[in-house]
Amino acid sequence: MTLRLVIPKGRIYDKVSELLGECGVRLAGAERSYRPASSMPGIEVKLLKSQNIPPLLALNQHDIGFAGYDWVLEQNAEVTELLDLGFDPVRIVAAVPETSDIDELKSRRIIAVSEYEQLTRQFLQREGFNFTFVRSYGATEVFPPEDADLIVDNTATGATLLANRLKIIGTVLESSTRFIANPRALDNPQKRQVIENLLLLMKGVINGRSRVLLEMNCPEDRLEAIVNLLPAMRSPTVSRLYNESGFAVKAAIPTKDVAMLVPRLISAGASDILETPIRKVV
Ligand SMILES: Nc1ncnc2c1ncn2[C@@H]1O[C@H](COP(=O)(O)OP(=O)(O)OP(=O)(O)O)[C@@H](O)[C@H]1O
Ligand SMILES: O=P(O)(O)OC[C@H]1O[C@H](OP(=O)(O)OP(=O)(O)O)[C@H](O)[C@@H]1O
Repeated sequence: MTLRLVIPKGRIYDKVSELLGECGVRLAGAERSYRPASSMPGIEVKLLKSQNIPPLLALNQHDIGFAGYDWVLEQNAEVTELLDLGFDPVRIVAAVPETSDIDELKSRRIIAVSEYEQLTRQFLQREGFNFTFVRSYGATEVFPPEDADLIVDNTATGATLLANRLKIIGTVLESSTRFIANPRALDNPQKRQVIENLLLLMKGVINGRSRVLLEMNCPEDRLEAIVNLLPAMRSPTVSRLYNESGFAVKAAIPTKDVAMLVPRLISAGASDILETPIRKVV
């Protein structure tokens, strides 16, 4: 049994390849062949553009893959989403020149430019625009004002829209990288088993990345107060210190809470606080 895996080339590749590496599937030599060798026997890897991945999975050409949610929806392909990795978050927005007036745009036939034809058509029809659609192939923001009245494109920091003097008039969709499967691969018990194992490990790594392990010591009379402060996944681990009256407390904490929590733990009587990264939470 060979599991056929497709990964987008471009910006998504590095993060996905790092994630797979942490799940034991290390990829090497992708640069120009677009066919990296996989360290895990039975997994064959190929790189394609994000746009082509959902349709090729639906055609049973590949078993599993990764793609931006924007392209999964745009291609309207029959694939099963297994996990939202949360990587590369973007908003797909409709934007017009800073000086444009929406009522004026709605009073005439406009030119709308985008790489996303279906998403744009659906959005503009819903919003009541009369438009002619032109497909772009990158650099969409440079079309207005001469070559477009309105664009639909993705935005992350907003820098490209700003540099081209465009303002957002609506959000079409929020997108991030998804782990997707060909439904026929999931019907094959052998393939399904490997996919489910991979999924479990990926969830473990993603979960682990959002948490750190905090370990600390405290005297017996401060134990209750400290345990009450800890938003642990389950109950924190508490163990008695050797030859001393105090306790050691250990808990997995959301990374975002650490800065706020550490001073409170110290005030509550914690000492010797150690913070360590977590590789996986399974
Ligand atoms: N600035 C960005 N930040 C985060 N994600 C982005 C950004 N631009 C595009 N993406 C996402 O990356 C995926 C692929 O987008 P796109 O087709 O533009 O390829 P790319 O990564 O820019 O590669 P290439 O350089 O080959 O065009 C899409 O799902 C898109 O939402
Ligand atoms: O909001 P920002 O942080 O500025 O990011 C958004 C820009 O990034 C992407 O472009 P990319 O660099 O991939 O070039 P492309 O338009 O040729 O795909 C995207 O198409 C936007 O143009």
